[in-house]
Amino acid sequence: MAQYRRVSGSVGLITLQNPPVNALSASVRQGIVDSVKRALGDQKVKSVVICGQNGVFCGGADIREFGRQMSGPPLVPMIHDIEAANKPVVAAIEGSALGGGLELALGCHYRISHSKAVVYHCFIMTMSDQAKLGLPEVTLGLLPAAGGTQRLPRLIGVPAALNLITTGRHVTAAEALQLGILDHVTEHNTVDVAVKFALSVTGESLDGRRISSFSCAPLSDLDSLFEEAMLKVRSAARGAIAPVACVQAVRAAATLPYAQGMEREKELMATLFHSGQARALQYFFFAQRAVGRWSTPSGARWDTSQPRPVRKAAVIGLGTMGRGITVALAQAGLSVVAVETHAKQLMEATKAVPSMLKRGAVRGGTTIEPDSITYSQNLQAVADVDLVIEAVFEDMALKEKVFQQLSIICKPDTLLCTNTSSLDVDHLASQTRHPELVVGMHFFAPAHVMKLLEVVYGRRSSPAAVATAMQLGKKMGKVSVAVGNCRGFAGNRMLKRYLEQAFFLLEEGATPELVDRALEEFGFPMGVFRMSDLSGLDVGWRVRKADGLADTSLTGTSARVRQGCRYSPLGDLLCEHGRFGQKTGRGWYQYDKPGGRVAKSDPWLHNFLDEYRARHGLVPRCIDQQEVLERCLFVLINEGFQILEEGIAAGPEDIDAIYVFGYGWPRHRGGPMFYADMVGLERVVERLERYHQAHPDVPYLQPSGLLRRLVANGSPPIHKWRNVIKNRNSQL
Ligand SMILES: C/C=C(\C)C(=O)SCCNC(=O)CCNC(=O)[C@H](O)C(C)(C)COP(=O)(O)OP(=O)(O)OC[C@H]1O[C@@H](n2cnc3c(N)ncnc32)[C@H](O)[C@@H]1OP(=O)(O)O
Repeated sequence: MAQYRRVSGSVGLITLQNPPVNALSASVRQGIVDSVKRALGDQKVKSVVICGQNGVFCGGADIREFGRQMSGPPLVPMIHDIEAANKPVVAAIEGSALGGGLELALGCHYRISHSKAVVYHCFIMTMSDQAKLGLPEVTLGLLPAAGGTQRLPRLIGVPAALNLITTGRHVTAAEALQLGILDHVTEHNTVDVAVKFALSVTGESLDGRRISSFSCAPLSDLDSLFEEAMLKVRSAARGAIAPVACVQAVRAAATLPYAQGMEREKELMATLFHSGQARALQYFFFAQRAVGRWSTPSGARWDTSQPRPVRKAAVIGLGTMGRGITVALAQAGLSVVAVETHAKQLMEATKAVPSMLKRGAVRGGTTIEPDSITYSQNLQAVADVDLVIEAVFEDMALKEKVFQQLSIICKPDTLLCTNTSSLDVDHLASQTRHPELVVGMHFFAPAHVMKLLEVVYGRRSSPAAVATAMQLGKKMGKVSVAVGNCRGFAGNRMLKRYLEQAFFLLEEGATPELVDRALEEFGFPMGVFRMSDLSGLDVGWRVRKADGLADTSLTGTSARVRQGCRYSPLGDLLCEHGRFGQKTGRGWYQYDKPGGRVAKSDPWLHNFLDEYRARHGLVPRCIDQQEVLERCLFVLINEGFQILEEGIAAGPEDIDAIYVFGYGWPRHRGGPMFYADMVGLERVVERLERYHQAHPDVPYLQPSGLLRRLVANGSPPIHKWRNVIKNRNSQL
């Protein structure tokens, strides 16, 4: 699938044709090989241009082919033959040139791309509508193994190539020009410009145009440069192996002749290609796209539901969450009414929000319309908005009142959303005149930074309301995941089980340090206790108090039992000691001052745990990292299966996206449900059963019905789980 034709008399034009992104599938590669052969064999053709159909050069290798038997011509010799051609070959890059797409362009003798300068503001100019280039293979657990690790450093130097290859970041055409990846950018039709350019270089020597013949620009202290790069990559990678292999491959470019460098690239790729991490990352690539194709048990779907236009939105409550949401809405180009009834809080927000916007603009190289936000102390200011996001204090009585008022003040078709993290969306909907227009939009702190948005549909939410919230989330740059209404929705409901197990492990003899180390070595950016100190122990305490759980006056066996199940009051006790975490300088760890960031082991806490265990007759035992991981993660996974069983999440991809984007689950492990698939469902069942036997007072250690059914069905791979879930639901 590559079209070949002769244009302007002597230019062979090769157009990649594989919608939507012209990925280099076997047939595209065959098409390129055949077309190049034709162009080079045609005496009338003096130069060649390679471009992509529909304004996209090429999104790289076809990722769907990776798990299968490879067929068709391989990329490396194909690109080698292009570079070795005796007629100039020009890459005309529109849209994207990523991965193998950029490697193909690096094999060409010239690269021209599209870039359009747009002046938004008298002082700041931003570039938009321009091509994106990059080598994102590392994000798929791979390295650019079609010569990318060897050609890019030779073209732009080792430091810049290391940065691009180890992060996988995409650069704009403007930056690519600056870096030296591109020879030329144009605001006009890229293919037309490339054809004219190809005509102009006809017959010129290609000696200085073949990147593989370049040497890397010499650097004074190569060893320390690579040592530093390796340290940086290892600390950011959280156990991911591909970034490390990328550094090793670039080192080969800097120290070896091209042919040997290519051998090293191949060798390193061989270790990555079949790794579990590559499988996980490639699964996750498709999973994060699959969540956009949402559905609900009532039959509403992404492709049959029409979102409503949202131009003006309101945020109610300008605490930390409300401010972040206001910033995210403004950054998405909406006009925002920001309401806060407390004068002091409003005053603070009017200062904080613009400075958050300014910082975001500097980071993203964009500008914000300064008057896109209006502030008010009066709820009446939301009368004409299309959508409201309520972000007041997490208190049902207060939220009920806000929804009752909004229902009167707003236009009848205004969508009313709540940012509650666990309260009942159906109940809030029942406070309004149009419950079908109520959904949850559960943002994660900081709301203008975190990628995850849980869109919570209630029993009566209309398909249009869900579609609107999903689309708005996407416009705000979020990964929006549709989930049903239940306590804690998907993410926090699973988290609750994970936290409880961590507390139980402390009771049984573990320390916060041991538990956190196991989780951090697994790949979480922070263990559960360090995370709890960061977010504040008082948050959960308030919820447990409201639920009547946090009663520390209970003694004897009843101190550690609630509703017939095991309960640990450890978090409640710490809060009673005023240990709320970083904000008070004491929590599960100690900090040098309130607000301090560096967690240090705290002898007080260890004594406290010893006394607590003695008081409750708990004999501490040795707990290893494996038990920490199995207890904390398998119970979270089990709850995930329960959530799938109940239809709260439509598929495992939804849960995995929630955990990677909202809870720091390491992406190279694919998400909790993918991890269960990797570990083996039978093993997960066996371990859960074992732990349940040891702890019969923890009922949710029993494997969920769906998990058992999947095992009974021969443990199908994750992409087939939906069939088992569907069969079950169709029997109901
Ligand atoms: C060795 C390895 C080598 C040589 C490689 O090249 S590995 C591949 C490296 N390339 C990438 O990682 C690029 C992946 N794609 C993207 O980043 C984006 O798709 C895009 C920037 C190219 C376009 O973005 P956008 O316009 O938002 O479109 P989507 O991301 O939604 O994609 C549309 C559908 O195309 C599927 N897709 C995209 N890229 C590939 C690919 N390289 N191989 C196979 N399929 C691809 C994507 O999954 C979407 O389909 P659905 O999942 O929605 O069905």
